[in-house]
Amino acid sequence: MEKQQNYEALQRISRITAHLAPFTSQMEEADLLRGSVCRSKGGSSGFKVAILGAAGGIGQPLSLLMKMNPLVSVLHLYDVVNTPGVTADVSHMNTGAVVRGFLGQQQLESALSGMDLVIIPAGVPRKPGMTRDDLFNINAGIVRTLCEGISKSCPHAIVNLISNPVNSTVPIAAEVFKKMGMYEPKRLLGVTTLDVVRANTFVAEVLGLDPREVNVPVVGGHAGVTILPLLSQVKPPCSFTTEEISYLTERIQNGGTEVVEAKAGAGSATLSMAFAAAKFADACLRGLRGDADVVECSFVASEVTELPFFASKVRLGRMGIEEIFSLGPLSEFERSGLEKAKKELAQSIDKGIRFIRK
Ligand SMILES: NC(=O)C1=CN([C@@H]2O[C@H](COP(=O)(O)OP(=O)(O)OC[C@H]3O[C@@H](n4cnc5c(N)ncnc54)[C@H](O)[C@@H]3O)[C@@H](O)[C@H]2O)C=CC1
Ligand SMILES: O=C([O-])CC(=O)C(=O)O
Repeated sequence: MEKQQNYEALQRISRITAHLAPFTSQMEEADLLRGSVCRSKGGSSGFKVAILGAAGGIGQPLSLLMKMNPLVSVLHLYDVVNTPGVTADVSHMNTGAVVRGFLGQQQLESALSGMDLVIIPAGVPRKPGMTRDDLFNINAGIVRTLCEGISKSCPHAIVNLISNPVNSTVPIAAEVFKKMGMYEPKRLLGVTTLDVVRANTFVAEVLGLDPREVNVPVVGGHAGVTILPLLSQVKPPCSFTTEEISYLTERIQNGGTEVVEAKAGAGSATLSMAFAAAKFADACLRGLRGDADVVECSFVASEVTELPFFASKVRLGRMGIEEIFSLGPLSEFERSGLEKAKKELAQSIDKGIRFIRK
């Protein structure tokens, strides 16, 4: 009896798909087939998250990690290449989130529609000898297009911007949103978590501690001297020799370059970055859910210094950023680092703003 019913159902499906085959792509046909036999659509509660650049070096492991996040009910994977494969692969994981793939700019609107959180790792990475600013010419245009899409399809979503140079791409995103009349500064966050992740790891190595128990605030921006670890504010409280401070500061500031050189032309940090981005996205989702005391460092619109954007500790909540913490007492070494950081940051921020206003 059951066999007969299954056979009839398959006959019905093949009649439908045979009729539609000339008009649908292979991917749409497979979706239709699955839709006909699946009773549960899943994804009834939780947050909707889109990853733009999901097929890339960061995008793929980040897709995997977000599929594992129990706060995510719907996961949209968008890229200009290879999303059918990544989506098929990730969608087989038996975790709660429903995964859908979107390919090419004509599908950007559908990818973004109704999203609560949009994570952007789209863009080219560095090769040895390049600075992050050398990526500006290509990545600025990519970020502009994606942010225009966000303004149209999910203007109230939280945006986590990973694409480099972060010190310029966040101001670019802000200018695009302003131009579209949709700027919500509390919802635009540049992802600098990898600097904190690295700082925690390197400091733990020096102190002989478990890196999960160390917390180093890293402020300023996300390139070279703009990355300013506040070693005087490490938790648990500790002290360093002058030699340790200069070793740690330099290693944290050059962490990205260390990976770029080790990869020798095959890109920049992807796995540690996906880990950091997933950690930051999870904090944003816990904030949206209303959890208390969710605090992370991020590059945001700010009045902490005279610059319009600055990375510092922020409290995340239902509206995005709920509080931006002041820098607190700095050591002499950190005060001088802050002056260098601000000089470079001012130029990178201005470059981003001018790219849209020109
Ligand atoms: N904020 C941070 O701490 C970090 C930032 N990054 C930056 O993240 C970016 C991505 O790095 P990877 O994943 O290693 O590069 P990748 O080249 O492996 O991947 C980038 C992906 O973006 C896609 N893409 C290109 N144009 C697009 C568009 N218009 N719309 C949607 N997707 C598009 C590509 O097809 C590719 O799949 C780079 O700019 C890199 O510098 C990397 C590490 C750390
Ligand atoms: O260094 C790069 O180009 C990628 C990056 O931002 C990082 O690893 O911190």
